[in-house]
Amino acid sequence: MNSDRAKVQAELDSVEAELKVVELQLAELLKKQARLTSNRKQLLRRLEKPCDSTQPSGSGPAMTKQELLRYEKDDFPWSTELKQSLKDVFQLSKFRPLQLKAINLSMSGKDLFLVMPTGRGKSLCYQLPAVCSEGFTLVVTPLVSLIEDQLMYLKSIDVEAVSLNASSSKEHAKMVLAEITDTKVPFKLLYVTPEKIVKSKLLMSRLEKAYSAGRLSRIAVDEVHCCSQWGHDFKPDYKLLEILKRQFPKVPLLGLTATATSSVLKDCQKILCVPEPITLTASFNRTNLYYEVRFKDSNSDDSISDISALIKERYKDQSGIVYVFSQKDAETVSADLQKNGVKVSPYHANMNPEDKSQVHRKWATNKIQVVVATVAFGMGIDKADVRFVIHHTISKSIENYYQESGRAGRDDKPADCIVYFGFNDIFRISAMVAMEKVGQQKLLTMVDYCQNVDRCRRSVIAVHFEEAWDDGGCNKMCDVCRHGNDYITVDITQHAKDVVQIVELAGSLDEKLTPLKVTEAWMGKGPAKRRKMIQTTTLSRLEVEAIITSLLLQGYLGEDFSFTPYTTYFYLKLGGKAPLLKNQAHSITMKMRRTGLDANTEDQLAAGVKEVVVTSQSPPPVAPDNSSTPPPRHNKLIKMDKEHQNLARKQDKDHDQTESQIGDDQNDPSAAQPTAIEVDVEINIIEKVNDSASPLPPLKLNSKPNSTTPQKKRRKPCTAAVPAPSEGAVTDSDHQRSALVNSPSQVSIISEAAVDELCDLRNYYSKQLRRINYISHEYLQNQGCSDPGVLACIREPLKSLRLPRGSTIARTARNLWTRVSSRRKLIQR
Ligand SMILES: Nc1ncnc2c1ncn2[C@H]1C[C@H](O)[C@@H](COP(=O)(O)OP(=O)(O)OP(=O)(O)O)O1
Repeated sequence: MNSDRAKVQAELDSVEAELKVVELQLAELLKKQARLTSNRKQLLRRLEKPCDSTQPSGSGPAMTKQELLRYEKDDFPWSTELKQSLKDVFQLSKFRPLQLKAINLSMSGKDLFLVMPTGRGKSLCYQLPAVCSEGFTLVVTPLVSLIEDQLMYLKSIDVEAVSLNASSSKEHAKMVLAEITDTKVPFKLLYVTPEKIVKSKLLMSRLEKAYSAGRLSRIAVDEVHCCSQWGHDFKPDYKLLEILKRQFPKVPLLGLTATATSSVLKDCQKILCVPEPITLTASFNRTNLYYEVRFKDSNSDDSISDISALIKERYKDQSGIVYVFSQKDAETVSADLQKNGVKVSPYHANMNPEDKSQVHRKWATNKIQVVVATVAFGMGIDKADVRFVIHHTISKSIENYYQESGRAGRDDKPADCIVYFGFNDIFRISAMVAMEKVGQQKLLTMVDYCQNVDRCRRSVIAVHFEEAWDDGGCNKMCDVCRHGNDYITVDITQHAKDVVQIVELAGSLDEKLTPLKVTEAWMGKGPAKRRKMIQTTTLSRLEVEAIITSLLLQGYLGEDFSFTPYTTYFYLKLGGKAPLLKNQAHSITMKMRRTGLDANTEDQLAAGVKEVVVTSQSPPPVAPDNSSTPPPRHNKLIKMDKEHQNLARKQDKDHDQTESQIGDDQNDPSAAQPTAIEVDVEINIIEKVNDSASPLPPLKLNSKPNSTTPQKKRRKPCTAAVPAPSEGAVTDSDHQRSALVNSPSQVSIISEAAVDELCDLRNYYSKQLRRINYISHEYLQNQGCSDPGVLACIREPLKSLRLPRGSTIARTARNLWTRVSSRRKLIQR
């Protein structure tokens, strides 16, 4: 009855596991469907209207495209004054794309979201209307430093502007507050931080008075993406800015950002209570910027010498920024570059304000060539002739990268944006953004940008910002486009299985593995015990890291964190898609650079030869001063082919062993799967409740289902001292009995009756262990990756391993069992 139930339960578990896999496959298909639908939408949009990279995409239910076109004209009542002020006040000859349209819309009293790349002139879109309108414009800006920059600029062109922020003196604040309602005071712009709006009731009451008097002509919310937690720079005070539209419903609001996807904008719209804003999105394509990714080798990181060489040769006497991950990195990278003869200074949030502004000033006036900075060197940096932005460490999101790298080439002349992509950096950043709502998701988009070898880098950025993209728009201004179709698609299914097995095994042993540990384990550098249980690889470190990264990106691995008061640790765990690997038909591919493959090998690949080919992703040979000759690949391929033949052979052997070991289960297809899982089972025999004897330590059984030859085959033949075996066929228990009595101590210690009892017990244990192995193996094959559950699945069968209560034989047996085990070990040596 019990065994029937167990069978049904096992079958049910297997069906449930299979269902889980099907669900995952369905989820994958749905994702693909969503992707294709969105592609189709974009393509249809492009068919409707050929894409001009400088054209905006206007939206908003209140206005059609045709109506929007009207706002590109200059026949509005304010047009003449606009033109005049553009020239006389701002000393500019013409508008940049989208500026006139945005300004006309704002002057018409429309609520507007303006998404325009950094450095393209968003500020003008509220400054010029401010100059040409009655009253004043309220500008909400996140940083005091940004406000100061703007005030300085406006002062230099004689535009009256004031500010209120936490660092304003009492007298200054009093004066500004009084001026807000004073019709005679001619200031045109009032800059405030969001916290001032949220916290100062006095300011709100003055603004209300100005609103009633019709003096509050416009509200501009700069860096509007800070409202949304989905944006890359969420600021809690921004979330409370809903008060603006609530209190001043008739004042047109202009939200400005360089980086916001439509979902972020929707969120901002809700938060700011702007019912139907018009959204103008300029193309993200900065045609003058060249995008490139270089790979950092974990073994020998020579990024510093590489960067030094670039700065001294390619960018000699040119201004640039090197972005780093941390304040410490800013100091060390800066010191290292200085040692290499580069004129640099560090910049980070922990420096005192005078030092920071001194560095900024010296850099702005070309007294320092390069600033090695954290992201603290960011908003408001408006130097036109920045010729390069190098990221020593990847950014935490594409939005961040776009904005940081966008500080290059504001003068529209060619400039380079280079990012160094290192495996370990992924996890440093991942740990840093562990608490952010969508931190991991955003980081992975950046990793995908870097790991990508087949898509134009611009297209990755454009697609990320939901811009319809035409590949012609790059004009070979990224390393991928310069390489052409120099990549191959490789099958990494078996590698994925190997890596997943390592992570799975660790889970079953209640261990957590860092990416470094997984890398080393797979490369055969872990403890010998683990090496025996896993399939190691002979791939190079770069290749191993590329595959692990790809598995993380594709969802076969996932991230797991552990927090201490001082730091956050990153571990790899099984990803949502790991169970798909149990499906024989499931395969995973990865795209890799082909540079360096010889013609023979390429032909083999083209002919569909099944070996797994992984090429190291060497830095692209774009920069003549930095191109490295990729290693010859042919030998490596042969080596890898052998590796996989060996693997196949080993699997066949394992398969045979498994079959011979599982005995009764050999007809079960899942039982015949190759496996290398070692299960350590600890069994506590339940003591009689009133047993006066002191409890004995738990008995430890070690079951190695597949890594060992079946025990009956290993034992030595019986010697003369063995009592005659019973007649008939030799059974399992016969073998055990003969082994037991073969023990040197049997005559003196074990009575015949005890031997019988012990043999029965041993049979019982054997059967149970087989069951454990079988069931745990089944679980390992079918268990959802979110729950490694090996221990849980072992616990179940163990429940039935209890020896009868009150039986004195339990203690005796345990004693004897321990002795027998140690004797057996002696014999086997
Ligand atoms: N029509 C124009 N013609 C020439 N230069 C212009 C024009 N409009 C603006 N600029 C200049 C002024 C600035 O030096 C530079 C960047 O303008 P700015 O308004 O600071 O950019 P932005 O606000 O889009 O960048 P960020 O996102 O970095 O704040 O461009």
